[in-house]
Amino acid sequence: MLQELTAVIAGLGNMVEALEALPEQTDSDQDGRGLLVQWHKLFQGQGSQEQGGPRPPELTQLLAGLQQHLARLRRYHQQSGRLQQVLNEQMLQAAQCLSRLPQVPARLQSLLPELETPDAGGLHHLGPLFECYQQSLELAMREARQQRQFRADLCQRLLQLIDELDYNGTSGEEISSIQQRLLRQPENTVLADLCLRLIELVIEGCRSERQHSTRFLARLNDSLEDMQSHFSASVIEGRNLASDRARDDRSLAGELKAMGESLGRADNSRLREEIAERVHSITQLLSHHEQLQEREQALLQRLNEVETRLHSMQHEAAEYRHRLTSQNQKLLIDHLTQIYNRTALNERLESEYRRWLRHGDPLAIVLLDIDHFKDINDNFGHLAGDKALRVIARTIRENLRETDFVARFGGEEFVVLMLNVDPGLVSRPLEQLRKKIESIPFRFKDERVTITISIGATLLQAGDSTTSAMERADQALYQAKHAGRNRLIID
Ligand SMILES: Nc1nc2c(ncn2[C@@H]2O[C@H](COP(=O)(O)OP(=O)(O)OP(=O)(O)O)[C@@H](O)[C@H]2O)c(=O)[nH]1
Repeated sequence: MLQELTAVIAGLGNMVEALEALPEQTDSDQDGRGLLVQWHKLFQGQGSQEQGGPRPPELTQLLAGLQQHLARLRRYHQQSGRLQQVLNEQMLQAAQCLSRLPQVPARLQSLLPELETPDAGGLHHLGPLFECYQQSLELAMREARQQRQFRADLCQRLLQLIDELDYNGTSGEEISSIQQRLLRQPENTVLADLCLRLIELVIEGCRSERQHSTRFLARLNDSLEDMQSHFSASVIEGRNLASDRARDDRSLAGELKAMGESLGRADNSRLREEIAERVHSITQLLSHHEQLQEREQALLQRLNEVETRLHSMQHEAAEYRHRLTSQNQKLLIDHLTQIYNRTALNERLESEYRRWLRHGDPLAIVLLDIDHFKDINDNFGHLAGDKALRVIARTIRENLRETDFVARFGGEEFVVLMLNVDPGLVSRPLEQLRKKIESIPFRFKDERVTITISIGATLLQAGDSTTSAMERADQALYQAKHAGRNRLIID
């Protein structure tokens, strides 16, 4: 797909260059009275210094439109390139995981050709999914007492992955039903089967995304081909017109100059004859000029058609950009809560850490974990649990500074990066947030429910790495839980 987009951009680039090579419009042509103005100047003996033929305003507008369009397509091209790079790396991981499987089942085997052209969104989920699938097969070989915890961890991991999937329609419904079943921690064989079904759904999603992109590029190419042929004909016609008009202008100038000279000689009867001859030539030139104007009209009409095509291409390209942006977003946004996900957190933590090393502005890492969340799921169902997660994520987002970074770390745990905080005042907004969440009037199955969170926070200190700082925040959270929950501990 990237190659096709490269060809589209090259085609547009050629058109823009051809347009730029066309002669500039002279001031006197702007109101369509160029010839009359030239006559006037010549008659007064000034002569015309202006060079080149006309470039109608429509053509100038078209050039600007094409240039804008080209710049935009180049930007999409770059975005696609970046996206593809990420996907390719993830595909490599997926392939490695796959090679570790004891044997590749037939159902999976039939899907493998899909992985050979990793250019659609969604494939990045396959690596972790394959890993889970491999682990679900391993489960069968473990001892019964190990199995329970291992299965719970695996279900949790799969649930996190599902949060990152953003599918609509029937696939979306099937994914939520798989989510419900995972929350109940199914038997080993069912777990492997659910995992395999998720892999199929992701690959099906990629297939439809790929088809959509191919259709878009085919339409874009058709439009471009159409425009190219219209445009070439217009450019040739424009050049012919320009040279015809230049020739007419030269003849008119000659006629008018000769009239001026005759007037200077001022022999009356001879003069009348000469003027009659010149007027005849000028009349002929004028009628030729009218024909040129008609051709010019036709050219303008063709250019208008090209412009209309350009607009429709612009529209299609905007739709494509929208898809690309939302694919990029999907990689970083948690589907359930619509705040940043763990991938986004890892990226941001790295960049904020580097900034902290360079400038030393105080940076706090905060872990927030909902207390006894399992009870909410068990007593009121997982949909109630999901709703609580959404409300709490929104509350965290809305009650901290706009510049603070809020992400769902997984399950019922959130991470906040507080940038440029006053070290003495870290606890104030976090205490306020804790109380705010405690006061949310949740109501499930007609029962008023209070939900609380425990918070562990730390400020980056000299000698810290991201891992050591995260571990300290985790320790603080652990202490908050052990000290009775619903509290903040800053280490
Ligand atoms: N509804 C819902 N539940 C989830 C989701 N992700 C994880 N969970 C549940 O969150 C619960 C987390 O439970 P625990 O890790 O035992 O923690 P807890 O019950 O909050 O207890 P403490 O943290 O010790 O206060 C598990 O029951 C998970 O199934 C999700 O996306 N939606």
